Amino acid sequence: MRAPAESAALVLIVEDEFLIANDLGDILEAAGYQVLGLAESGAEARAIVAEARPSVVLLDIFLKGAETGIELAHWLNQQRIPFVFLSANLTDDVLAAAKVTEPYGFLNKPFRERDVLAALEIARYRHAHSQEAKLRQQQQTQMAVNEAIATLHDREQLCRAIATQVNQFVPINVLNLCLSQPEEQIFYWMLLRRTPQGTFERVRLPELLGPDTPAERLSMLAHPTAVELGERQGIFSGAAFETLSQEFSMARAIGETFGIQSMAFFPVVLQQRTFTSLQLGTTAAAGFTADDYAAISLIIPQIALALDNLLAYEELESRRQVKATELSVASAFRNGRDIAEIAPQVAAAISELLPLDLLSFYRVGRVLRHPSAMDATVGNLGGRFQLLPLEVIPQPESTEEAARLLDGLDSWLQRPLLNVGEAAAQARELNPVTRYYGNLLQLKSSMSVPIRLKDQPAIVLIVASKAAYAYTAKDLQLLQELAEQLAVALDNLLAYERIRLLSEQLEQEKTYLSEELKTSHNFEEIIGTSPALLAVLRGVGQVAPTDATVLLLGETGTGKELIARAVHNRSPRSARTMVKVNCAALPPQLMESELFGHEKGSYTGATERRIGKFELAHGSTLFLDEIGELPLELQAKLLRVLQEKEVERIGGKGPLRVNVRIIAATNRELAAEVAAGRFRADLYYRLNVFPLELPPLRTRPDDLLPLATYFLRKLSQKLGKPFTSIANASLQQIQHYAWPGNIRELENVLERAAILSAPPTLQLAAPLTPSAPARPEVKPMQDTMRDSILTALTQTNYRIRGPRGAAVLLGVKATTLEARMKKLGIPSRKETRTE
Ligand SMILES: Nc1ncnc2c1ncn2[C@@H]1O[C@H](COP(=O)(O)OP(=O)(O)OP(=O)(O)O)[C@@H](O)[C@H]1O
Repeated sequence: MRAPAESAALVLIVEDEFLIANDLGDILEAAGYQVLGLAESGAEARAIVAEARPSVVLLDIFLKGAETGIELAHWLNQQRIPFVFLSANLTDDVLAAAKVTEPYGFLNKPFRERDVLAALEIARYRHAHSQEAKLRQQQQTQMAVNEAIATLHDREQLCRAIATQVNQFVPINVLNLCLSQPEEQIFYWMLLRRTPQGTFERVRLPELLGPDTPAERLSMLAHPTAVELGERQGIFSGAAFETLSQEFSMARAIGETFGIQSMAFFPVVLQQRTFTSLQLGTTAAAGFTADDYAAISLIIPQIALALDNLLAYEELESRRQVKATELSVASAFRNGRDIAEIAPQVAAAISELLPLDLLSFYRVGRVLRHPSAMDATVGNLGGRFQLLPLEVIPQPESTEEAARLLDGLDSWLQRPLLNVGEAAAQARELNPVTRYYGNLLQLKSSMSVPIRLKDQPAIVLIVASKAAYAYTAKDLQLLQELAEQLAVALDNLLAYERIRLLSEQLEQEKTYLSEELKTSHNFEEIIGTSPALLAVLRGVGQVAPTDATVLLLGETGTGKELIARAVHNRSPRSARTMVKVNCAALPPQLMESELFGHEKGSYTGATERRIGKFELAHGSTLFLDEIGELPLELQAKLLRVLQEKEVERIGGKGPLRVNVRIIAATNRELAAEVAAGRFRADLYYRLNVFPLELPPLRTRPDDLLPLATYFLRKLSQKLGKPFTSIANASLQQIQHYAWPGNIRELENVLERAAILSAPPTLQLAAPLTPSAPARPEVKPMQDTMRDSILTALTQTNYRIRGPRGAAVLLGVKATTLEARMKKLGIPSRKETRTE
């Protein structure tokens, strides 16, 4: 009879009588069996089994040595290896003990070849059959487990169901499921413990470790290595559990907190690349057995399936959430007008998806005075996302610090950045902005994504969280996708902002122009025919059509502004209004903003964006009056603008090109100012391209009468008083006065007189005295004398002689005074008004 097995069945013979063993060996080999070995003792048998697993064992019940055949039979049973007892003269006791071991047959010595082979056949058949039954039972169990856990889509719920199922096979006290996806930097664990009621409840880190655990240990626990997670397997009891606890802090914590004595680790292989480990713990002193392990191993594939389903569901769910977030972000953009307005809504939408304590949009190329000048930084204040006020983000202490902060921003433009754990610490080290905000708001993780507009990195979107491992590589990818979606909306927004800026500019221009129209006469009328004035007017005619810078010099009131307007009105720029700035009118910082403009928030008090006069004068003429009064620091800035033909608003995001023609005026001796170091020589030379010197009125007496007549006509109209002439004496005074305030003084004197006089003859109310001499001036002796005599005569009511006469006041004899008056043509009596 030959062995029916296709593959040679391996038989182990355990028999201490060599001759019998040998005989049996011969019989088996002749029948086609392969004899795995002849063992004389239990120990030998175990050693052979450890090398190769026999299909069946022929086992002598009465083994000599430490271990009996029955003892070895128990062990074989545990190993699920079928065996047939070899026996002779069995007592009832031995038979009963042998039966307990569930042998697959008995062979009585001495045996016949036929009986041996038949017993082996039967044993092998029965074993195969019982395996099948077992398999069927296993399949049923697996299906039941599958049903219980496969469709659960909540991590905690699923883990609880797994624990309940496992607990049915093998009682457990804790279950810990760790799952890590190293590529996506995802890691989580879920620890459950059995309650006295037999249910399972979640244990969180603080409960596991106590509140005083150092952060370092927490992070170690939160991030176990791959070995701890996926590669460790088997039962850890006694000394092995001790060793495990030393190497794996989670096991130690579980042991300490819950009195766990033994743990069993099962690697779980999922479809995605993960390190997943199911870890069970028991408080039973005996610990888990090999049978326990085998039983639970059976349902590990079902657990894997359920976890695969869970991950797929989570993936789907997160995609759905991403879509929802994209929609809310898009709607924020549809309704908002600028980034600052939109940012809080964007933050709220993203916080549905990711942990978020700060969100910031940083616009590239902005010149930042301090980091809060980012376009929009939003924080979670009292549960609501709001723009962070300046108190929350104080300014850096020095401009150097601000500059260093700016340096850090550039790294954000290069590529998306994920800063968690080690990387976050490094980022704080390297990037001052991350450090600054990190310290300020206790942020521990951040991500940043550059957004490209028209193929250029234009805006950086930054999110940050106070949690240590808040973001994963997957989250970064998600933020990137979101950022790509934002690009178009941001582009539109910026275009909208540009348009708003332009219309703001137009609005300001309109306001300025209408004020200009109200305050000044646009069409100048220049009176006078004196050669000095005519020379100036010739110059005006020559320079006006060009774009050359004109420098108007002359005492106050000589008509510099009038001439500036004349230049502008005769220039190709005349269609636009000339813009005027009085450089002496404001303190330096306000003057800087007046000239160059400022952005909202660029300095304390800059509550609105303001367009500077340079920008306003784009395409026209800028008249810089009183240029000699401009503070030195602003002179440097002005020079730069004149050279570069570009201005930059205070706190602005970059220079703006301007096309402006400059006319500057001053009543100071600019050359002397340069020599005294009060005016920059380089600026002086840049302005002094085409100088025009306005002559003082006293050097052109010929113009006095025409001017007086011109003003009389204007005043008549203005006051509604029909003056036709000026009293002779008044005329004389006008002609003999030095007019330190020049034409403006003449105009003012006549206006005062016109108010006081009754038409048609205008009468000067009082003798002319210099109201505010522009500068110490040298007058001809004759003039000084005439002025003194007229003043003394006015004060004494034209009394010449006597103690209260003018001669005493002047310190001369009465006769001398009379002779002088005659010579100078001063009348000896006060003119009376002729009506
Ligand atoms: N030739 C002129 N004909 C008519 N009016 C004149 C003439 N020159 C000056 N005026 C008038 O005199 C007044 C003072 O002139 P303007 O303001 O141009 O002087 P200014 O040199 O710019 O003075 P300041 O240096 O004080 O600014 C103005 O009302 C101006 O219209």
